[in-house]
This record gives sequence, C-alpha cells and structure tokens, in this order.
Amino acid sequence: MSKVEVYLLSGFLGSGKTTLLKRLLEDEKKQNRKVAVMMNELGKISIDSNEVSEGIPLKELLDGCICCTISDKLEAQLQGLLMVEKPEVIYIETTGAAHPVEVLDAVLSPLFANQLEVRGIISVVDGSRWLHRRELSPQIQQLLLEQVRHADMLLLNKADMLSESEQAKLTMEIQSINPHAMTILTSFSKVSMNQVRNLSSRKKSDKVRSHVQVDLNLSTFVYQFQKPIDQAEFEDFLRTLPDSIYRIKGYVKFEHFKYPYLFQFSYGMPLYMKEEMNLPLNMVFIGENISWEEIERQLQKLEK
Ligand SMILES: Nc1nc2c(ncn2[C@@H]2O[C@H](COP(=O)(O)OP(=O)(O)OP(=O)(O)O)[C@@H](O)[C@H]2O)c(=O)[nH]1
Repeated sequence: MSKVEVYLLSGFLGSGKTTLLKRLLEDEKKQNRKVAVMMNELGKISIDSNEVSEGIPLKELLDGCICCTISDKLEAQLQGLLMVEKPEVIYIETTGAAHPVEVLDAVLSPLFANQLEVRGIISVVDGSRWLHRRELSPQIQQLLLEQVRHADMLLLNKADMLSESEQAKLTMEIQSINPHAMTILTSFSKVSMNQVRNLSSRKKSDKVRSHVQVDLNLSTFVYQFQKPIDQAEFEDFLRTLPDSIYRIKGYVKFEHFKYPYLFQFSYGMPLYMKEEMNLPLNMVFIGENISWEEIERQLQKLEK
C-alpha cells in the first residue's frame, strides 16, 4: 500500500499560509489527486475554511492549538480521514503559534504513522515581520526562529513589500539560520506544486547518494516491532540515543507481558503506560540530524 503524502504548512500568524494552501489546492485539482486538508485556528470561528473549495474533505480543529489541547482530537480526525476519504495527499495548515516539533508529534500517532509519509515542513515567513522581529516579544522571536530552523522549504513571503536590499538581507539571514532548506522569495506565496514535490524528491535522492544517510533538519522515522523485546535492553538502547531525538512514542511489548505499553519519551524522559489490549507495535521517532538507518539497526538488534 502506498503511503499518504503529508505536508505541514507552518509560519507565523498572517504570513501567508492560507494563500499558499489555496495555490497548492488549485494545482492539485489540475493533477486530479485526491487531497484532504486539515487546518486549525485559534478561536472559535474558522474563516479560512471558506477558502477551500467544495469537494475537498476538510477537517477543522477549532478551540485550540494543534499541538497542545487537541492532539487527541487531531488523532481521531486524521484516522477518520484516512479510513473514509483515503486521500493521496494531506495538507495540514498549522496555527501560526505552533512549534514544528509539537505539530509533528501531534500528527504522527503510532496507530497509523506507518500509513503516512511526512514529505516536509513548508514554513512561510512574513518578510517585513522577520526584519522587524526585534520589536516582538522574546517568545515570539524564538518561535519564528524555530519555524525557520526546522523547515524543509522556506517561502520568504510578502517580497512585494520589501526593497531589493531588504530582500537580500532577509535571504541572507534566513539562509544562514537554515542552509539546508530550499528558500524562495515569494509574493502571495507564489510557488507551484512541482516545486513542493521536487523538495521531497530532493530529500529522497540524497538518501540514495550516501550510504549512511543523516537526515538534516527535523525528520521522522517509524519502526514496527515484530515481537516482544527485553525491557532492560530497550532501556540501554534509550541511554545511548543522541540528544537530538526530541520525541519517541509508540507501543512496545516486553517479554512475558500480555499487552503492550504506550511508551513516551520527551527530551530524555521516558514514560510507560500499560495498555489493556493489543495494539500495532509502531514506534514513532522525531529528531534532528539523525541517521535513522543506525537507529533501525539497533532496534532490529533488540528483536534478535
Ligand atoms: N502584500 C502582500 N500581502 C500578502 C502576501 N501574502 C499574503 N498576503 C495577505 O496577508 C494576509 C494574510 O494571509 P493569509 O494567507 O491568510 O495568512 P495566514 O498565514 O494563513 O494567516 P493566519 O491564518 O492568520 O495564520 C491576507 O490578507 C493576504 O492577502 C504577499 O506576498 N504580499
């Protein structure tokens, strides 16, 4: 079964995410792909959903930010979308206040993460807001920085409102923070679907080139256990992990136990919760600059 492509659209409030989504959906329509959209807004009324044309399945997550209060709801809705609509591609427009790691974490439920392929995070940056970011609170400055740092593709948007020298300054600053992302100066988020898809094939061809691929930027990996493992060995494995693995979550079954545990690992802290039934033994990893091949090898060793 081929995996469902997932693109995350990130970027601060008002930067041009919805404008981008509309463009991508027009392109998708021309290519006749089966698309689904998830979007969430802070606040009760979602205006942006009016922007999505009829016939495209749309799930809205109101009443909170995608990453904190409603991650369970997101999980249920995403699962519903996968089962009922069976899309080929899902675009997820995140609230401007979300951190990319939290969003990935919310999207990748161990229940179905093996059906998804996160192709990339596209961050839209409001050019003049970026150049004047020192006027914003330190927390917001930090969030803008994280959205730039973790992106696979960066749209430096609202270029029409900047002079040439401002455009050059913006490009230089952003590229020095994230030299790995594809960076494009845009007005009204003008980018084509093909550029977005090139982004993911670029990622793939890198993989072919080097034997031990280290995924630069934020990336995810899903491992499926075939059988129970030894708990002490699993804990030894956790101790050897690099600090840049930010999250692990999934179901793991230990030898001599009837049911698996839900395992969560966040910035070095493990947490186990006993389950009352058998669940797919998928484990989702989120990290930065990680050789997933090496992690996979170690996990396979645990099953020997
Ligand atoms: N001048 C100019 N305006 C733009 C550009 N891109 C988007 N806008 C306008 O900026 C406003 C916000 O754009 P949206 O696409 O709704 O931004 P968003 O990131 O989805 O906003 P939120 O949903 O509030 O997070 C709209 O009025 C757009 O028409 C641009 O490149 N130049």
